Amino acid sequence: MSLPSLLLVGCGKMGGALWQGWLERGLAPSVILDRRCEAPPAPHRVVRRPEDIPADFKPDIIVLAVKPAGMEEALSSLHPFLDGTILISMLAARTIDSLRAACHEASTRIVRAMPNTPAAIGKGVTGVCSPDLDEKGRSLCTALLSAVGDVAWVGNEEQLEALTPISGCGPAYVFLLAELLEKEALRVGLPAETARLIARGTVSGAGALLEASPEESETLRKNVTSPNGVTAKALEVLMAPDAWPAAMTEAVDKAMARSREMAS
Ligand SMILES: NC(=O)c1ccc[n+]([C@@H]2O[C@H](COP(=O)([O-])OP(=O)(O)OC[C@H]3O[C@@H](n4cnc5c(N)ncnc54)[C@H](OP(=O)(O)O)[C@@H]3O)[C@@H](O)[C@H]2O)c1
Ligand code: PRO
Repeated sequence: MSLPSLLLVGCGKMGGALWQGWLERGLAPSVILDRRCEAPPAPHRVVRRPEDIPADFKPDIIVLAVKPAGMEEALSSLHPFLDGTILISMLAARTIDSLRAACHEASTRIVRAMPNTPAAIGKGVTGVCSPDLDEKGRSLCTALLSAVGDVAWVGNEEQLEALTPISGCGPAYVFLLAELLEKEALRVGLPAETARLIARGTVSGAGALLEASPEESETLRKNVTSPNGVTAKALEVLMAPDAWPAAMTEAVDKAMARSREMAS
């Protein structure tokens, strides 16, 4: 079964990652509205200005993936397409009420989602909520979002905001870990090529094991940690209460505070 037809508005880092994932999984003829992104393969097309969207194009779903500050401008230009459609907003810190206001009088069903960039390879996680959808609309959104990874429907926007610093931002924390491991590998004297190989391979291998194994992440960590061995010494540093546990709590709190600040 092909995925629904889309109007993807904004094809940057997040929109582009989603598009790549959807493209590989069979999308009904769709249109991207973006000033710069590459032209997609036929039958899909890109338009540079909203007035170039074919007037008879009736997407099943509009996906909004512009920066939060661009919400009003983007939605005001889409007015002819908003009535009766489903709008999935990927924007951080833009509430369903603010999205509805920016759609003016249109009878748009609004869905708020928080994806992440591993969607590009079908390994994303998307948190999603909407007060507007019936079963059919919810199934359509689930089909689209689950094509690029796991989907977590949550009951309200507070929960969506709570998951943003975990799964929305989370890939950045993991990539930072890979960066730091590579720097350490260089610092302890390994050649650059080896440093890159082992840092990336370790992070991606651990992720793949986590995905494949039924074990808890804590058990997988303990499996690496021989009593009184080498890993235990490293973890004594990282797991000290004022080290990673405190840093992660502060990071999540700061991200949530920034999200609230951007929303106000
Ligand atoms: N990046 C992530 O990991 C991530 C994760 C979850 C959610 N998000 C959310 O996704 C949204 C996009 O983030 P991003 O990182 O992908 O930003 P980005 O790379 O800047 O992408 C935004 C894209 O939208 C285009 N654009 C801006 N205004 C437009 C308009 N009126 N019509 C059509 N296209 C327009 C931009 O083009 P120009 O550059 O030419 O302006 C750019 O290509 C944000 O709201 C963010 O909160 C991002
Ligand atoms: N990237 C977006 C930001 O940094 C939203 C979550 C991930 O604002």
